[in-house]
Amino acid sequence: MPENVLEAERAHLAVSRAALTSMREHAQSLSADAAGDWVSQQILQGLLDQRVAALADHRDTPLFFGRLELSAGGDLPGTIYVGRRHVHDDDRRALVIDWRAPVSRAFYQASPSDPMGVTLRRRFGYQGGELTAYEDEPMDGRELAQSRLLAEEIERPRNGPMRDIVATIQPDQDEIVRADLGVTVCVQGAPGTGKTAVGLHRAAYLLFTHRERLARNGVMIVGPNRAFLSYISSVLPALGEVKVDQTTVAGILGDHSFPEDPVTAAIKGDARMAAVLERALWLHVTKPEEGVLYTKGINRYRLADHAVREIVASLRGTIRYAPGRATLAQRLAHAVLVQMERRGESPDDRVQDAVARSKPVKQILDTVWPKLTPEQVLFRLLSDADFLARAARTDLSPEEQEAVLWRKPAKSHRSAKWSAADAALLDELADLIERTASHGHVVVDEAQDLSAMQLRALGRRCRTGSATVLGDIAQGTTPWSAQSWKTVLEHLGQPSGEVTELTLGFRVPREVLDYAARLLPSVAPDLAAPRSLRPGAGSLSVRRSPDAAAAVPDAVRQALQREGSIGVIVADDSVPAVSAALGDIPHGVLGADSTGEERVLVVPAGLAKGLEYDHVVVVEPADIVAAEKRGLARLYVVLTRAVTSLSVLHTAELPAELL
Ligand SMILES: Nc1ncnc2c1ncn2[C@@H]1O[C@H](COP(=O)(O)OP(=O)(O)OP(=O)(O)O)[C@@H](O)[C@H]1O
Repeated sequence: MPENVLEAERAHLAVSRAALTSMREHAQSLSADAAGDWVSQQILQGLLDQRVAALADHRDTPLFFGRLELSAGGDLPGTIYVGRRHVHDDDRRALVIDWRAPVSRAFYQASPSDPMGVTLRRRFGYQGGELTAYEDEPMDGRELAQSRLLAEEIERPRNGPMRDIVATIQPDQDEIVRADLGVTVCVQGAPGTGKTAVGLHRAAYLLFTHRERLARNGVMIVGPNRAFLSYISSVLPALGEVKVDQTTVAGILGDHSFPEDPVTAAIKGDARMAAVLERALWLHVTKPEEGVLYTKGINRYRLADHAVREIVASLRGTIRYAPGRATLAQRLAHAVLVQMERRGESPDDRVQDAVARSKPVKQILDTVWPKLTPEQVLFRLLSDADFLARAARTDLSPEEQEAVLWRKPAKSHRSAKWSAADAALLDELADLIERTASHGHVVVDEAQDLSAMQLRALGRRCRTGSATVLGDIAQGTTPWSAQSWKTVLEHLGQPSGEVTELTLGFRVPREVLDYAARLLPSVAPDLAAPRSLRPGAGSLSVRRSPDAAAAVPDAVRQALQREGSIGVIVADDSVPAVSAALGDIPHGVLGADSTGEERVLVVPAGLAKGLEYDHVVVVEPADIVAAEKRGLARLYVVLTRAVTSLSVLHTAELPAELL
């Protein structure tokens, strides 16, 4: 009887909850005092605190969401429960197994054609923290029916920030989530296919599976803007992972945003700039014209100019700039020491250090291998036409050089105003000067929007690790948007990364997706039309009126009668007018830094990427298209944010591609 089954499962939930509480109490009772010294005590206490926090029981999230009956014969118990984390009783018997453990894989992957030792899969439905339903999938060769619980989950209204999908990860998503740490995966996926969700779950999976290795150098998530970061910010903590750096490209490279012409920005974003910057830096190392004269008491030691030249030549191009400079000092000092020894002295390391720091050596260094900052080099490159020409050689055409040169350079590198594209150039120079530290894994979302130079900057941050690259060629809106994932992976320094595709949409209703897909032949002709899991009949309305902005309040009031969040997406310039038109309807305006917690939000088209709302009202598509060069792609992004309904309001003619 289903009621009896539910009773039994609720009993297991109660036992598991009690066990979790007791695990937490045990963790709380542990003391850091046992650690020898104060520093170790602090570290141990930090670890214990983390453990206690991780063992918190969030009453409104399901402790387990699946159960597997396994065929007899293996080492495993006959029944396992799959949940967010391991829970065991006082005898260390597993009551719930973490979804990331190898045995849990069958929960996501088992199918009638490959049961993976599973005889029955049970999914649980929850309301709040209450277990209210279950669904059985026997693996006896019969085909499985569509899961009702999955359907309910993806139909649930989307109030507030993004949720985890741990209970309903689909087999093709699970393949990506569980790819080996050593493998870089690149996912092309239409809007709403779960790329962001998959990237976040992959981070959680890797942290669980390679806890110690990643504890040292960490995992970093890179998203398109801060509004997006705040939208996704609660997913990883809900999965028990609190120590993940979630940031934007600007967060990594510095918040430089001095406006500049898109053509100039595109040249600066091009991979050819890497060679230009490398030359620009090394042009500062010049041929020594003089030797070194080192005096100690009455003794004079001389290094001939050709000897200095040889040392410089042997270092140039074999080592990064800053360590090269330090090594040059040491080599010069060593050569002086050899002379001392020849004269029968016996100088030690301290003498070598003293010579390396001495005035004559420093003088040589300052002329032939000067101390430099990235800002100094880039300032010179962008303000000195001759220097740029020498560094650019044939990599940049004369017109391109003209375009990147500042019209009115600032007085010095200190007062220079840097653009977002400059930030990536500064970072490239910084790495040529001194090696950038690498993370163990980097997840890059909306990667189609990054320039080659930005990708190189992120590539440096996973140089000794791997990456998960997520994006959609059709949603590329920057002047340098990627045309091929192979190229993206090359710029990232992960050329052997595997490109895979997610094709089934979980967000956008079919009717809306088909409408948006009319733009695809123009924005990404090579991509197949996306498919949606959700029929959503009646989800689309397109209305023309003499004043589109004036029609917004009615559309919003209508949406307010239904459940869920409402996003009014408009061309960036129209935000104030549309917000004013909403009058006394309570609403917020999404800004680059705002979290946007109100139920009704006016969303600038430029910030809509990656976000979703139950009801979306799009105002004047023609304005959104006209606002930027890749305006059609922006419109494609905007039209694919809706979970339940999309209403398009317009006064001007709709873009021809939509008709
Ligand atoms: N397996 C799943 N089970 C339940 N919901 C899912 C699943 N996969 C994705 N979703 C939901 O579908 C929606 C879209 O997911 P997500 O934002 O990750 O897609 P995306 O591919 O990054 O979209 P976009 O390209 O538009 O940014 C989210 O609400 C997500 O929770």
